[in-house]
Amino acid sequence: MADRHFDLIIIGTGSGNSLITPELADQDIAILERGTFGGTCLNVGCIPTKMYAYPADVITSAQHLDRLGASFPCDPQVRWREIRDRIFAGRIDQIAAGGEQYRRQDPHITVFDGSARFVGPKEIDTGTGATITADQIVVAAGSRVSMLDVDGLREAAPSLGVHTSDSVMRMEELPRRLTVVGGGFVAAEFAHIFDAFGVEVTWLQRSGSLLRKEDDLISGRFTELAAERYDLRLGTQISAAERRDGAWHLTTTGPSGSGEVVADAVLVATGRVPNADQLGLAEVGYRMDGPRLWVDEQQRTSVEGVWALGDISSHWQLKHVANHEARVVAHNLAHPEDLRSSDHRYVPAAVFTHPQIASVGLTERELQAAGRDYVVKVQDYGGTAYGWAMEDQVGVVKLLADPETRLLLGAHLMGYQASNLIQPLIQAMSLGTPVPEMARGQYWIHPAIMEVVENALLGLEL
Ligand SMILES: Cc1cc2nc3c(=O)[nH]c(=O)nc-3n(C[C@H](O)[C@H](O)[C@H](O)COP(=O)(O)OP(=O)(O)OC[C@H]3O[C@@H](n4cnc5c(N)ncnc54)[C@H](O)[C@@H]3O)c2cc1C
Ligand SMILES: NC(=O)c1ccc[n+]([C@@H]2O[C@H](COP(=O)([O-])OP(=O)(O)OC[C@H]3O[C@@H](n4cnc5c(N)ncnc54)[C@H](O)[C@@H]3O)[C@@H](O)[C@H]2O)c1
Repeated sequence: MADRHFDLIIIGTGSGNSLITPELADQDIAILERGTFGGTCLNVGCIPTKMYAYPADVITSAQHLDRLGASFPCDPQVRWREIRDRIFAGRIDQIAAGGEQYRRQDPHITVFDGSARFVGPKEIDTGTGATITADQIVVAAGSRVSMLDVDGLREAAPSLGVHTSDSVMRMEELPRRLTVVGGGFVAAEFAHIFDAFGVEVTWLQRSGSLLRKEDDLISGRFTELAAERYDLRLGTQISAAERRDGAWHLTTTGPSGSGEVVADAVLVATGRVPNADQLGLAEVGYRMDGPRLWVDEQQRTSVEGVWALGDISSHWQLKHVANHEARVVAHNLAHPEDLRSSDHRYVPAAVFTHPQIASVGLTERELQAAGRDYVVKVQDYGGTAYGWAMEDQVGVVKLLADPETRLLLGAHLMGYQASNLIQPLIQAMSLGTPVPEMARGQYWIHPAIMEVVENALLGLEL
């Protein structure tokens, strides 16, 4: 017998916290949170990483000034603690605390600060001594960092210099030497940040290229640039790790046999696993989708009245996807007679590394594997007037389109402001605008860098 029944239980205060729209505000609601209010994006994810990436971008841009006939004659002096405290004490921590206080003072809301676990399909042990039930439950419990199967690196140990994205942004001091492990989004953003801040970065990737899920052109060009900038070791894995004389001695196996990397700190960035296992969902009969909680298009789980959203049930692991799904769930909770579906047709992503990378839709590799007909255009930033102003040598836009429908199938960008330049392409795909209409149905400001997108569209032979 449960201790208390609610109208609605929300597990997780990341995207789950935004569910309580005015339509639901009068319900008797329980919020369950085992960590910091606001979840991953606010506290240890998207927002603080971009607040570090911005100064790193400014430093990196200044270092490219030489190409333009100017230079700053001194190295950047990075005041790490000042940056860290501006980001966390000055902004993030205040937002998290304010959000928590706002919920706690609401008479309709009860907050349980424990680690929740299902003990029945709709019965939850809150981890605080109370067991609760509800008419409706939303599981928004996110994901966690996955660690390495190597002694010494199985668990994060920030005081010993073993970091994940959860701790690395709050370090007391910048390490002199940092080894970054993994070749995905997190590794690419932090390698850029720490290298720009003057840390010696060694980057270990077990396969032959970085950002492998990107289109091959982007992944290949980014890997080449990274090999020039970092001590990048491809095809390399850590087989043993030992902390000796205040440093990590990492034994590696790679293309030329075994080696050693010595580092003051290690950042493990080898992916994230959904927290579904820790909630005991499979044990009480929920349908799973591999390690994720299964949901249908309306974000319903296999148990009636139980919904899920974000990283726990989505393979995208992106905040804008979690936010979109939260809006769908908020509507569906209040309007059971008019259920909406999530729109996962054209999910974009951007990597805030240097150069920036952004993509939406299918890669050429995926089109080939599916046997689809397509036309392709690769347009360098350097072929446009603003690209000349920048003396740009790396920026590129690759577009893929369907010759029959004349609709875009994929867009893959690397370069200055790629995360913004991609937006009209996302819009065209989402709204079904054919390429010729998009290219010639509007003005493009001359000579803005956006002309690289216009030229790429015009170059598609449709
Ligand atoms: C370093 C980093 C940078 C990122 N940058 C970007 C970016 O630039 N753009 C982007 O789109 N995405 C980015 N992401 C991904 C993005 O942060 C996530 O996709 C998003 O935050 C997921 O939201 P969520 O609500 O599903 O989960 P979360 O925000 O993780 O919320 C889940 C909450 O549930 C709580 N919880 C978990 N288990 C339990 C339990 N058993 N009991 C009670 N509470 C529990 C957790 O403490 C947490 O607060 C980044 C991620 C990382 C790690
Ligand atoms: N800008 C953004 O949108 C952004 C930024 C950061 C993170 N994220 C999200 O967070 C999630 C996690 O990011 P991530 O970079 O940790 O994961 P990821 O899945 O992008 O990359 C993981 C990397 O680790 C490697 N790897 C996995 N297991 C390994 C092992 N045992 N040994 C060595 N290498 C191993 C993989 O080959 C891959 O290169 C991503 O899915 C991403 O969507 C998004």
